[in-house]
Amino acid sequence: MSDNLPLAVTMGDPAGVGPILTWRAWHQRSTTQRPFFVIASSDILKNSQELSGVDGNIQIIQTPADAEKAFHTSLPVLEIECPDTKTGQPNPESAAAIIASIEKAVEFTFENKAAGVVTNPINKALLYKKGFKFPGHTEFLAELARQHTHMSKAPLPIMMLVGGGLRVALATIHEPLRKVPDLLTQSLIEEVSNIVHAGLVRNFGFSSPTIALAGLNPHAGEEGSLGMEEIEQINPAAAALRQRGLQISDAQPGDTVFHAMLEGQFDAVIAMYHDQGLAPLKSLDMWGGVNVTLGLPFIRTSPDHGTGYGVAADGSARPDSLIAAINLASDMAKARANA
Ligand SMILES: NC(=O)c1ccc[n+]([C@@H]2O[C@H](COP(=O)([O-])OP(=O)(O)OC[C@H]3O[C@@H](n4cnc5c(N)ncnc54)[C@H](O)[C@@H]3O)[C@@H](O)[C@H]2O)c1
Ligand SMILES: N[C@H](C(=O)O)[C@H](O)COP(=O)(O)O
Repeated sequence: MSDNLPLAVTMGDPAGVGPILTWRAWHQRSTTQRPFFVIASSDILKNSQELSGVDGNIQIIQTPADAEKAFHTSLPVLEIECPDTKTGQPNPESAAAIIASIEKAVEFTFENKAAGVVTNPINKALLYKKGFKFPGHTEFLAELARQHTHMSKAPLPIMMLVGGGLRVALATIHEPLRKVPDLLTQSLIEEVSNIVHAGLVRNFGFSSPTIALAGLNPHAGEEGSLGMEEIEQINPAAAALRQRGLQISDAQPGDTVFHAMLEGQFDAVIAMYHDQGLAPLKSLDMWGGVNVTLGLPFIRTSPDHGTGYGVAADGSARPDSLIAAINLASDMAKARANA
């Protein structure tokens, strides 16, 4: 359906790595790749161009349909206004533009003008100062999906990171560790698993993916002596899901389940909390990892690193993860079109 459309790349925090990485990702474009355009202030992009070391022009476009023609000779920019912001020096006044860029990108997917959204990193704490109420992109994008679909409730967005041979989804995302055990109900685990299963089929071309549930406690609870969540919530969820035809394991010890996936035993792991899943993945592949949001009506990917102000300011930021995010979003659009 959306296979010929360009990807919408958001500005992210203009003081962070986003503008430089966007230049570098464009510089490394191939003639066969799906075009992208960036929704950003052209002044910010011009100001970061020297640091990026990329020679080239910006072309201001009025609509995503203009991106394809522009992309091979110039960086296509859909202009939004943003106050002057120096690389490496976060400016809370840029919050409105950061948010507007995300909103516009999502709007284009609903108008069927963009194949998906690729987000540059944001600094959550900076946005909170200006009243942003969402823990991160993931939850904000779910709310935007709700608004566009006129649903009473936002869809449950699932964070999945892809890289280093792993696909790791999270049962809970931006939650304080103290709250996690209470959030891990059987119904949540079933809902998350269903979304991960559907996401793997729809976007990654699996017909019947094999999913591992990580345990919450050491040794997956050691038969209840180190915690009861595996016996009371995780394994009953797995049993119910298997009854409905999913290939999903009981709780696996969190210290070895990622290795088991690397050995080919699973197509994805569902981790119970943020750092259980993200620490192994970022350790294996900080520069090539991609953050994907499953459960939304549109495609969204992102680099797996943050705003990296230091490496933005000294120009050493690596574009690998943004390039991987652009390529993965394009592959996902292709898989959806072929489905
Ligand atoms: N997708 C996102 O929007 C996203 C993801 C993660 C963190 N964040 C935000 O980023 C901010 C900073 O978080 P952090 O310091 O924990 O993580 P970070 O990823 O920005 O930095 C971690 C380390 O990686 C380095 N680094 C980051 N990007 C790099 C790149 N492209 N090339 C080379 N080195 C790079 C940094 O210099 C630092 O040493 C926080 O406000 C956080 O909320 C946003
Ligand atoms: N949890 C992500 C990470 O640590 O990489 C990051 O904060 C991005 O979250 P959003 O995509 O929701 O902004």
